[in-house]
Amino acid sequence: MPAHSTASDNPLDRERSHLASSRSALRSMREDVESLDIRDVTGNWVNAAILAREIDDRIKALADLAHTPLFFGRVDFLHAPGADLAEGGEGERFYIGRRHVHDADGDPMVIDWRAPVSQSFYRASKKDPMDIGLRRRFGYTGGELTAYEDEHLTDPEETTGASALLAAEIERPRVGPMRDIVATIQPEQDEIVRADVHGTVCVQGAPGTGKTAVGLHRVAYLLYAHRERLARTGTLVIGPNRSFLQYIEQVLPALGELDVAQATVEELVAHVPLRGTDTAQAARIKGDARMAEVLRRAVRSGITLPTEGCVVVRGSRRWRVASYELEEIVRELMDRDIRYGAAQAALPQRIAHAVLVKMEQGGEAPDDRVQDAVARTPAVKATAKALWPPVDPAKLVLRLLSDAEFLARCAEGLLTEEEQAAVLWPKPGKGVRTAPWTPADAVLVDEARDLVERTASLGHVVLDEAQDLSPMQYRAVGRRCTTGSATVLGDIAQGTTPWSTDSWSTALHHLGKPGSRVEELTVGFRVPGEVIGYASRLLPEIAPDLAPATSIRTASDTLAIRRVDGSAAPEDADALDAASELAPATPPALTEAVLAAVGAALRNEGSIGLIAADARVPALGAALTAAGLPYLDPGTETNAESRLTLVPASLAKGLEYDYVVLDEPAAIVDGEADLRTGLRRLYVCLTRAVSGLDVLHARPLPAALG
Ligand SMILES: Nc1ncnc2c1ncn2[C@@H]1O[C@H](COP(=O)(O)OP(=O)(O)OP(=O)(O)O)[C@@H](O)[C@H]1O
Repeated sequence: MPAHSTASDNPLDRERSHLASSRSALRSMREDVESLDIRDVTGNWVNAAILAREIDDRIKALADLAHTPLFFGRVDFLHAPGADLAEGGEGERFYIGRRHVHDADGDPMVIDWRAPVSQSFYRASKKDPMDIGLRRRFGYTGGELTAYEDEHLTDPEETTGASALLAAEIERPRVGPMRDIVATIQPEQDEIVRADVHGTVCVQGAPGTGKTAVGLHRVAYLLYAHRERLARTGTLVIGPNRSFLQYIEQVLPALGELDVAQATVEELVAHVPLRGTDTAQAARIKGDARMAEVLRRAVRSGITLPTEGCVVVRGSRRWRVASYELEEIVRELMDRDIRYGAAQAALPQRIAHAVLVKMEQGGEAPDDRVQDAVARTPAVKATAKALWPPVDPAKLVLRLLSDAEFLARCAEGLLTEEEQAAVLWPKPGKGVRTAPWTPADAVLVDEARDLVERTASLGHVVLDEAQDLSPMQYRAVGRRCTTGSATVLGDIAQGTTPWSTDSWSTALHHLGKPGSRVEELTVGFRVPGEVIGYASRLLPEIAPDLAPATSIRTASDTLAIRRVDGSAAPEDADALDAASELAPATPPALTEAVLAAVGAALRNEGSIGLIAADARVPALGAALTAAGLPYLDPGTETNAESRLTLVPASLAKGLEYDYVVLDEPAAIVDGEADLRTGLRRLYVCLTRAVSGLDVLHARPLPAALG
């Protein structure tokens, strides 16, 4: 593309003119697709319908979204890429954007951010300029190109500080769902986004280092680089709960990817209706990897060695497979590494084959059809069923959790008596539909199902907030990507389940991807330096091996910690639940101060999160309503009119707000079963704010924060 193509000397004008011509080229591309006449090329209506849908999708993909910049960057190569940096090679200029746009001659006007040539836009540095003379980033205001920022990577004189456009992008007030970060992916993030599809990558990263953003962009990248393969095998993003998934669900569609499934782990294993809850101890044992062996034994517990032979009558002759021969067949199937159900299906054929051999020895010449017919005879079917009975996974787990004697047999040498007692349901389950299934039980059923029949594997799975999974849950996720790969994202310091992982190598082992590479992201984008510094004081107690995150933003006055005095008379007693009745009562002055802080925060632009211990939420909700401050639940998207969300601490993970008002930290810590988990929960809550955090407390703060 020629470097000088317009009359104006003002670079901004020239860039605007390229934007205008790219837009009109995009329009032409769209019109071309719209005018396609498919009548001649489709032989039948099925083809026509499929093609029409594809064309429809393509038209949608080519829509010019007024508020999404068509390109956000530009790179000027010193030489033509691929010309082996030859002396005199002509440099080329590329505009980088969300999608590919070409002109009438097919020459590129905008390059997709995922194309190989775009990689240098993200990765080039002064140290390694990657043959780039100029990198330009564009700033937009309401769809208008209004600014640009240049870096001359090969100019030793030029010094560049932090990018103002990047800071502005991060601080741009947010309402609505999570945004994409294509324009500002950082080099260490890009390494993960573009990592090879065959490898599993695990990312440990402090709050706000972009793990979720990186995981989602990685899916978009992989779909671009391996479209056919992944369209066939499927991709899945797993998040901790529905409100989190709702928050992130727009990112991939905004990047043009509409076909990525999203689910929670609970939804993946939803084979039985959940009716019960476990104690922490029971859940921990049920989530322990030893349960996999307990279940393997349970599934195979019905296999019986024969005591008598099997007799097949064909015409006037009788054929007998002796009991020792049947035993050989059963033992051989038991030793083979195949699913229980596959072996069950193979057994009648094996018995029939033994009959066939005898027929041949007896002078007959049976063919394959005879073997099938023999396999279907009642005698063979009955023998096979007795030796290798069918297993219904849910019924099997129901029995395991209801029948102490059966559990003892399967768990011998694996679980102690005390552990077995903890695992059993208080009352035996009567039927699959009515049993007191807990979330951890559903994972067991999933494991049992997989022992019977192999779970289908996807091409790629992104597992977010992975630190909270139990070993059995890792296994459930792992079997959904046995033939594919995974991106595992998490933060050990944010683990808040009784079974949360302390080591990524253990987690990867349970996932079935041992030895995968573990990367660490340490630069925080969300949380201002002052705030992350304060929250990091908890790290020695909650994750001593982790280094504190740094922040790319160092603004001051982002953190306020205020003690509220007041009499400890309980407020609205109806709103207090049993747990909080045991805790010190909350002075009304605290609630008043919180309402005032929320009111002040609302005077800023952007979203506001009021985060509080779950037990405090009803009282605070009532107080907000009484004060005429409408609020949303975390699962509901904020908008320009409703910018305030009341967030129970248990749902804060993964979410973020421009301004956070944090109510009574001590109550958040008390809401968890033990101090370390409580402090971890508080760490999550302290790290949700982009522009300002206001902490209000009446009770003493945890020692590290005091
Ligand atoms: N390169 C980037 N450019 C601009 N914004 C970024 C970049 N990386 C991350 N962000 C922003 O920082 C915020 C935090 O990112 P994200 O939620 O992905 O972090 P996280 O590591 O998953 O955090 P948590 O551990 O709290 O779940 C988001 O608003 C995201 O858009």
